[in-house]
Amino acid sequence: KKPNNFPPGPKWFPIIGSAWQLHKLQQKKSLIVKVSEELALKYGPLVGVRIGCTRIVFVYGLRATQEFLTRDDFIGRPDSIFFTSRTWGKRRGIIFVDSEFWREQKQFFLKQMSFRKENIAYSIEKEVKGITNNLKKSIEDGNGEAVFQMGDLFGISILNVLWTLMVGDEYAKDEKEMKAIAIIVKDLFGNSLVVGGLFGHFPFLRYICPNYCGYNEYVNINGMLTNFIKKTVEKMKTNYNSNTTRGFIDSYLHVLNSEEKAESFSEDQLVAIGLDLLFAGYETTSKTVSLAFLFMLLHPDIQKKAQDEIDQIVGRDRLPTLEDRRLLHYIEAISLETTRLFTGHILNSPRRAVKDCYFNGYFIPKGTTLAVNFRGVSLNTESGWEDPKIFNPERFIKNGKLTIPNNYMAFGLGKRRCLGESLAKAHMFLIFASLLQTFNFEAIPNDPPIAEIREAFIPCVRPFRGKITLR
Ligand code: HEM
Repeated sequence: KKPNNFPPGPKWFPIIGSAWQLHKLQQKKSLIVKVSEELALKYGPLVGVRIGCTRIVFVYGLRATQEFLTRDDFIGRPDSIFFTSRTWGKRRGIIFVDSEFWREQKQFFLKQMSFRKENIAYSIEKEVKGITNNLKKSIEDGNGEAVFQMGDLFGISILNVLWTLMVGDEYAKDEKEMKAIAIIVKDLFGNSLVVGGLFGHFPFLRYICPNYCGYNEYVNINGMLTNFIKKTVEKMKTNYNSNTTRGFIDSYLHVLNSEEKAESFSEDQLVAIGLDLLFAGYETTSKTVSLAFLFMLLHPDIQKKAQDEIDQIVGRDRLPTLEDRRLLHYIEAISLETTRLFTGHILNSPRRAVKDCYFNGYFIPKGTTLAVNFRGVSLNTESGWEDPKIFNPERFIKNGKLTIPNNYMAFGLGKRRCLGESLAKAHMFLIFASLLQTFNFEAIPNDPPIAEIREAFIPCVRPFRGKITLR
């Protein structure tokens, strides 16, 4: 039954709730972000629905989103078998846990990231150098030009950086294995729905039709990834040395081997953190980077402006480094603008109300799931963006200086803000700066990329090719 004063929305029917109306709308609008936007236009910034046994509130618009993301009342994560079936029936990892358990684990991870800042910078620089050299070689072999599927250029290097963060630089990475992981993570996204998958809302479906409702595939894909990470942890344990820290796995093993470790630390939890990093860090970063290059193909003037900035500040005699980030404002603005447009196409930040509370005058009972429709924040004039659908890095430059306005929230806000933000931004920066310093990127005549971003769990564009030449 709908609680009194719950946010307005489509009618709730017994058992299915509003699932039928959402399904009908989805047939019309095709995607859940558009469905939720249409509902917001009809009912307001908070829309209350029920899917199966889950009460869900969609949050839309700048003011409501800012309040939602930063209020401690909404700091929990939904608890359904969608989130537990990936980790042996228990809530594990960082993304889908909450309370003290989440706080301890997130804090530990962030501390390790900050200790390992230099190693991370080194590994990003090494990967970007690798891409640059490979491209140079392909251009040489291709008599001065190379044509590439742009989406395939960066994935493995992004995965390598995430993996190096876990295992360290000395650990030999098997390229075949990395490619296999990339495919598994991609499948995982193809199979995921942000607020919890069909079987998450109707748990009994996994007994009746485990294939149809996506349960079997979801559990299998997660199982492949967790097995891979588990095997790696086992391998690293065989030559573990308490005086050496190769990567995050060793830092975590140090804690597991210490007397005074908190209860939230366990080997399962270590594996689940690895799963979260691949899940949250890989497709997001690689899709954003390829989107930025799509914009470079479509806007040669912006590409030229970025190259001029690099020439002026770094020159051509040395490769850019992360130190240059403070001065390359236009490159940084390209990254901000791309992430704004990217997240503008997702429903994200699934949260759970941790106590009964009021939001925008409506009653939100403890346990309700809430999620943000980022279209309402990033792609809306009412949220303060002029021509929001146009790619325009200049919007982040005021009086020649990089300026990040309050309505930019591509990495979330508050305590549950993205844990990989600095890593993703550093990585994106160095890829743009290094590649634009060395190469020109052009659209293929008669086969230009299509700028339409497809909304999905992770937004994407149609695969596109680019012609690459030396500058
Ligand atoms: C362009 C790249 C990325 C974008 C746009 C992005 C965006 C986001 C957003 C919007 C959230 C949700 C915050 C919330 O619930 O309010 C999030 C959470 C998270 N992200 Fe990212 N992210 C990116 C890259 C990464 C990377 C590289 C990593 C890992 C190294 C990562 C790890 C995480 C984790 C673990 C969380 C959950 C944090 C928590 O629940 O406390 N992300 N990210």
